Amino acid sequence: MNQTPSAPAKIELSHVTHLYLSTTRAFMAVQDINLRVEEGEFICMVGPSGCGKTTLLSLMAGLELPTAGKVSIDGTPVRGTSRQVGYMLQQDYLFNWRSIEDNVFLGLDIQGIRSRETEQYALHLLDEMELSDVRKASPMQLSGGMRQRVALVRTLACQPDVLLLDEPFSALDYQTKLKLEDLIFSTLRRHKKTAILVTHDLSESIAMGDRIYIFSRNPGRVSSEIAIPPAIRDSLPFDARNQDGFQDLFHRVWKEMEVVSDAAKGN
Ligand SMILES: Nc1ncnc2c1ncn2[C@@H]1O[C@H](COP(=O)(O)OP(=O)(O)OP(=O)(O)O)[C@@H](O)[C@H]1O
Repeated sequence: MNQTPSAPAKIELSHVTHLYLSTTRAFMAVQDINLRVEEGEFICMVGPSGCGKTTLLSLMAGLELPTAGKVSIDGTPVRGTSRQVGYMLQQDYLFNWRSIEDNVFLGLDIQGIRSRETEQYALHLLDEMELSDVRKASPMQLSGGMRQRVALVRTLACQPDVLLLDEPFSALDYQTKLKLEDLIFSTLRRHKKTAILVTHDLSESIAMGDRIYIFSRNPGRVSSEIAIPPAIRDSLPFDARNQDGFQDLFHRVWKEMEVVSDAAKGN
């Protein structure tokens, strides 16, 4: 967020359209998407199912290349996956036959960056995420919330600048989810990461984001963009929900979601 407007954005999508091609059809998942994310920003993406949120994360991660338009990170076009971008999914993909720390070190092995120094950093992150006591345990012995924290440590251990989070809290019970939102929010702020969170939980998007992009579908397009005021933005997500203006914002996002959902049904 310390960039001048002329500096390249951390992430920029410029006129991005993406078609999925099969032998029988071409399906336009997203069309003419323009968005700009500054360094250190926490952006939330919401919209009806199928509006292309995961497609956009895949494009930012370099897992897909856009059919048209440009995806750039730090002004450089994304041409494939890179260590600079970490991607965390709803499912934690931990291996039950490896200990917690070995699951975390596996990320370093895959990236080819395992060293004494990177291992120490990973252990430090486990400590920050209150997981030091279980580092020798199996993932089978951990709760869903603990497993998601391990998955985040595994992602952060590779020291990406950009974190893509695809509904990481959706499989958790409500209380665990609220606690984890605070922990992840403060960890990403402390480490000055740029983050994009896809969520279906409107209250979560207001509580966690600096800005929210709302998408419509068929094909996916940016419908609106909402900036979160400082009092809410700078509070931990749990406290943000009690700030003045939170309910008004919730109603605004809710209404906009109704508009895009109705449009998608053809109402
Ligand atoms: N590999 C693929 N091949 C063909 N169509 C796809 C593929 N992946 C996604 N789609 C289609 O593209 C559209 C956008 O999908 P995407 O998963 O990006 O949406 P989403 O907003 O993340 O949905 P949800 O909120 O349900 O996770 C959907 O209509 C989906 O069916």
